[in-house]
This record gives sequence, structure tokens and C-alpha cells, in this order.
Amino acid sequence: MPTVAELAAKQLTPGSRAAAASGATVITARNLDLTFQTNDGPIHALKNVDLDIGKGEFVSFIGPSGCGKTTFLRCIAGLETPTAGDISVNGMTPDEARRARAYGYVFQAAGLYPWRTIGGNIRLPLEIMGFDKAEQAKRIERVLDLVDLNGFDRKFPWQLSGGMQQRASIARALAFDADILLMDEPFGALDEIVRDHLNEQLLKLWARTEKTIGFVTHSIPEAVYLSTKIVVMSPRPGRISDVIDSPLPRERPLEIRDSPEFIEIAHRVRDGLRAGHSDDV
Ligand SMILES: Nc1ncnc2c1ncn2[C@@H]1O[C@H](COP(=O)(O)OP(=O)(O)OP(=O)(O)O)[C@@H](O)[C@H]1O
Repeated sequence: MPTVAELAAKQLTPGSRAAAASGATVITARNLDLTFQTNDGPIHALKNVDLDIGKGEFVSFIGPSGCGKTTFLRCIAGLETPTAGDISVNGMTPDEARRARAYGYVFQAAGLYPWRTIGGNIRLPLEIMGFDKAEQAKRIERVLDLVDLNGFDRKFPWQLSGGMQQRASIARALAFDADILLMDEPFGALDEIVRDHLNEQLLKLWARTEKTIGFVTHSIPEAVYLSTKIVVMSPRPGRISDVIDSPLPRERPLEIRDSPEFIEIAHRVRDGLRAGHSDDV
């Protein structure tokens, strides 16, 4: 296995090198606050959230249940409106970014229509957007190739394993070719071996497409393995307790998880999660 240093020496693709050099920020949140008004009283879901996400970064959000990970992702996506603070996505408001289809969104459950084939599921939003048939076919073929599901376009979701269904839902989110991919715990329901495999594939997809990815997870190894930046969050009220810029190279074989560098980052994430919890008592 190559060492972390060897991997680091050859890490950046020309595109990611350019993006890193340009230092472009695609998502900015400043002093973001969100309080939900419920019948049981207000719930302070996000407090003073400040974050910059650079072009081509892979950013994971990790923290205990209820710390606001999904709420923050939904704010980026323009699906929730913050009570206070500012957020911009590609220089637009989240609402404008949503209407400009600036991102693809992958949910926890694959959410494929069972009466449509895999190709038909990917085609649906393209039909709604008015792409012509030839363009639809071209895009379906390209995104199925990106998630390694070539030849599965005529299968129905129930003919695929859980991991393959989740890959199909990623393909659907990629069909618009948006620069940003938001993923809310996409592999949470899958067993560890399948998850490892999908993590590896997701890193390859990220390297090939150079997208900016926001990824919610409960898993420390998953967050450390995938991310260039790990955002540790804590609950009541939901806030960011640590932001870790990963020193790991972008090219990461699974064995990197045994390296001292990986273990050190995992410890820091765990410490951040513990510190957040101790605030509760
Ligand atoms: N639409 C809503 N109305 C009222 N409260 C909400 C709403 N959405 C989320 N909340 C509350 O806001 C807080 C943050 O929820 P959120 O789903 O963002 O947390 P999370 O970190 O993603 O949790 P999990 O890991 O369990 O998915 C929780 O207390 C939740 O109950």
C-alpha cells in the first residue's frame, strides 16, 4: 500500500488543482439561525452557523441526531428558510440556486418510482425540464456510467440491490450535471461492506466530475475517508463545534483508514462529538 505521503505527492487532478488554486467559494453561510415554531414550542435547530465551502471540496456534516445536519443541507438547497443570517450558493440565494438547478440532491432512501425502469427514473426530471429525447438518452448513459450501472437502464428498481438502487438515485441527481451534489446520509441504511464499496466509488465519481459535495453522515470513518473538510456539529441548539480540514490526499485506497494520519483525524472528530455532548449535561 502506498504511504499517505506518496499519495499526497500525486494527489490533485489538473481540474482540482485549478479549482484549489482559484480558491473559489461556492457556498457561504454567515451567522445562520433557524428556529422551528412547533406546537410544543420553538426548536432552535441552527445557531450562529458560519461556513465556507470551496469549489470541488467534499464536505461531510457529522453529529448526533437532531444537531441540524439535515436542516443545514436543506437551507443550502433552499428547502428551509433561515430565521436569521445569510447564505449564498454559487453567488445566488438558495431559492435562486434551487430554481437554477444548481445542485442535485440525494436522499436517505433511494426513492425510485417502482413502476419506472432505472432509465425511466433518471429520465423523469429530464422530461420535466424539456430535454429532447436524444439528449435524455445521452445523459442517462453518461450518469449510469458514472455510477457503474451501465446496462441497467431497462431494469426495475426491485431488480437491483439496495446499494445499486442508491447508486441509481445518485445517477438521477447527477443527470442535470449541476456543480453541487447534496447527499443526506445516502448510505446509512446499507451494510458495512456495501457501504465501503460505495464510498470508494463515490470518491472516484468525485474525482472524475470535480463536483462540490455536501454529505451528511453519522459515521466517523465514512466522514474521514470521504472528506476534504469535516464539519462536526452538536445539538440543542444545533451548531458547528469543529471544522477539520483534512490533510489526507484526495486519492484514498480503503487501507488509508489504517494510517496514523487517518486515525488522528478520527480521534479529533470523536473528541469534537464528545465535547458537544458534554454541553448538554
Ligand atoms: N420541519 C420541522 N419542524 C419542526 N422541527 C423540525 C423540523 N425539521 C427538523 N426539526 C427539528 O430540528 C432539529 C434538527 O433536525 P435535523 O433533522 O436537522 O437534525 P439531524 O442532525 O439531521 O438529525 P438526524 O441525524 O436524526 O437526521 C431537531 O430537533 C428536529 O426535531
